[in-house]
Amino acid sequence: MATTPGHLVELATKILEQAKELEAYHASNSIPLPSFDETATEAINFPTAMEMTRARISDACEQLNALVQGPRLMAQSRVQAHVTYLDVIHRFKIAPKVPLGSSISYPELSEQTGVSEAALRRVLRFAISNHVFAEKQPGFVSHSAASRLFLDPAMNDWFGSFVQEIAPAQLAEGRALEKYPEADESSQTGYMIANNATEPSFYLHMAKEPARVKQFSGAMSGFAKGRGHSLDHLTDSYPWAELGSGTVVDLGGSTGGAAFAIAEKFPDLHLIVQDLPDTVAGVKEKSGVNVKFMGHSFFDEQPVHGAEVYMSRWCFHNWSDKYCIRILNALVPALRAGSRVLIMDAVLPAIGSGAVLPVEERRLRNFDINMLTLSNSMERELEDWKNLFAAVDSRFRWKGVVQPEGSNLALLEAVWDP
Ligand SMILES: C[S@@+](CC[C@H](N)C(=O)[O-])C[C@H]1O[C@@H](n2cnc3c(N)ncnc32)[C@H](O)[C@@H]1O
Repeated sequence: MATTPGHLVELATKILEQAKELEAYHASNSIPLPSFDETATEAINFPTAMEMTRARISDACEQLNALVQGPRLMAQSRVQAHVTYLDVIHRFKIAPKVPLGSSISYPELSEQTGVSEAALRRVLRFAISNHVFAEKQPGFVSHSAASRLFLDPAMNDWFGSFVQEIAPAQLAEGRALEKYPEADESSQTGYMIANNATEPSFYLHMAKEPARVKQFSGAMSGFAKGRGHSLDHLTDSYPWAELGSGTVVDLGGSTGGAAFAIAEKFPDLHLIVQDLPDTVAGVKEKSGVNVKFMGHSFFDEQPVHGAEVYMSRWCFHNWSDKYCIRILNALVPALRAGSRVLIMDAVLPAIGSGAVLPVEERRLRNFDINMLTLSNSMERELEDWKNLFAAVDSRFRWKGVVQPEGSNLALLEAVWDP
């Protein structure tokens, strides 16, 4: 980023221009302007161009703020005690205790939570300084737009998972790297150290406490519901029609969400969903839809030979390279000339490429850190994806990558070319 004279004014001007554009869009579509107020509705599903405008404003504001703050204040403000108030609000179920459209006093909240009034006031006033809750009348807590998010079950699960699973894992990651510098086994992570766990993976450890699994699954499914994870990106951004009545095997296809979406739009295709036996055991096949289920671990040799496409959506990022190479190796005996391997997963921007705004890059790299701390798995840059195929077999010919507009996941493809 150039920091020539006038740079601050340049950023501020960008913010002004884009903010005018955003306000005009709100006005012409009768959408209320953003606000911290509890009655504020979150404007979602903007057209892509307007989403870009919002992202550019956010990005320029962050840059301007960080420059004006200077390194010391900027670094300190990013490690403030957010986890404390998020945990207290979640743990003591404070959001449902605060009436919508009204307020509650600190003594009443103290009585309902059993936490001292003084401690509650300190924690909530810090939250309020971050726009989580409001105190319009001194001594009385009311909702803000952000505190209301705790009333949405999926968001509440997300906050719960963050404070219970992610934050402790992040804090223990340095110790994990001291002990296990290779960082490629799911049993050797920050999560495992933070939880004193000995199971093969964080998920198997968490599985001992169903409430934690439920919370984590709730957080994940809320996350996957957004437009960025829509299955339309998969069905509409790949030439499925060209495959005619070919066979498509979906590795780690779970309960068939992706396969059903493809089969409904391309009914001639034959889809086979493979996942761990327990996952597919209870799944019902639908009549009139060409989707079959098969219990199969993707680490074992692929039993379906000669399919047109072997796809895998949102699975490879759960594994370190060592394991992804094993998954691809297990496919090799089943491939025929022209078989395609299609992976749908995130692609991190190469450093310095400017492919996405810095604020978006930070969001993506934050996911990557979560993958590291939970399971020593990873999000990958394009070169990392290419290197994976190259490491398995030179007969994989890299075909390319498509990043559908508005999608968090890209389509990456290699062809078997013996
Ligand atoms: C993040 S989910 C992705 C599910 C689905 N492909 C989607 O797009 O929503 C990862 C999937 O990998 C499956 N999985 C984990 N280990 C596996 C293995 N060894 N063999 C096959 N599937 C596995 C899980 O059961 C889960 O369904």
